[in-house]
Amino acid sequence: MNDAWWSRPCAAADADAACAARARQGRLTKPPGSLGKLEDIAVWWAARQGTERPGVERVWISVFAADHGVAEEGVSAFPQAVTGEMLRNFATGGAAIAVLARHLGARLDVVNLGTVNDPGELPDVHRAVIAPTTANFCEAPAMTREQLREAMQVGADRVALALDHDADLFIGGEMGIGNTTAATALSCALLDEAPEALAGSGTGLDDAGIARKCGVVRRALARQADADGAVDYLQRLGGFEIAALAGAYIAAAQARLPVLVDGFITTAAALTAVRLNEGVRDWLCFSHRSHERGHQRLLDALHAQPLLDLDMRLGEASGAAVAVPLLRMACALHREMATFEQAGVSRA
Ligand SMILES: O=C(O)c1ccc[n+]([C@@H]2O[C@H](COP(=O)([O-])O)[C@@H](O)[C@H]2O)c1
Ligand SMILES: Cc1cc2nc[nH]c2cc1C
Repeated sequence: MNDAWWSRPCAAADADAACAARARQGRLTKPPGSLGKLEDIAVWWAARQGTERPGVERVWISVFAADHGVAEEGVSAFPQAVTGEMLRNFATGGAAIAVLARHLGARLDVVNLGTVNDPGELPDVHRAVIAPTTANFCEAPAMTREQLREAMQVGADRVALALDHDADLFIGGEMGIGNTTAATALSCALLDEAPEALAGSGTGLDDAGIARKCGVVRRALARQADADGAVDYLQRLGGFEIAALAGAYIAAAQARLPVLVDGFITTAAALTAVRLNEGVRDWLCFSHRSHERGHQRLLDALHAQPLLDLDMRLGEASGAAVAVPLLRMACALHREMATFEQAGVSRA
């Protein structure tokens, strides 16, 4: 599938803008380097926005929800009905990400890709239902190739909408009972890791539950001997929301829209996106280190240093949303601080 849209080249960051921003950091009224990583954040954004003085004003958050056939293996602490129930909670504004989006003044876009306990039409929830659930990937490929294409296209379409709204930043989130098992299986396949290295507690499994989850992932991996690369792994082991996220990340990188990655599941989607199109990596900023066991290994594989480490493991884009004020502060300092010349302050 080398002629697929997701193989098209990604945009290039602007090296001149990065240079200009780095030089400006050296002129601001502070000892050089004293704002630490906040300086790097501002320079990173300058290169992505192609301007010496970047800003992160209009934030777009798409939360993709979908159910997982593998949930029938008893791999989550919560029942599958929660995925559909949470869609209603997103719509009525009580979910964590709804609260955070309100406080950020961010646009929250919720997408139902297929839930067993389907709440039907809801205000402000976009229906892009592919099927009520993926198949149980211990027994069959999670989805068909056509369903994979559809899910990735949904992600790309949400990025197009974000661009129509002049977004400065795209954040993808997910909701799906059982999706840490899918993300673990996909990551094990992509990284050639054993389930024990990556499987964690998800919504709250105890040690016996994690051991069962490892067994489920091992059974699924045993079926993948004839798989052919990241597209195949995504189709066989992924979920509709994970495929939509991968599609969204690629489309954003192709369109010069920077991405803030959330937690474990979204990072598995990000790794898949980078395997499908390596130029995506340049457009990804990583918000936080999830409490989920496998996250650090995924971050290492992507050479990523997340901004925050708060022991969060909620998903929904919540960790990324919490990091937005930090990005805004870094850019505001960079834009608004006085230079030594302007303030009449002596240099070293
Ligand atoms: O983002 C994370 O790092 C994260 C870590 C653990 C769990 N989650 C969320 O919990 C759900 C999946 O957990 P589980 O146990 O059902 O596989 C799903 O809705 C995710 O958004 C999210
Ligand atoms: C209540 C609940 C909310 C969530 N949000 C993301 N994943 C979730 C899982 C559960 C169980």
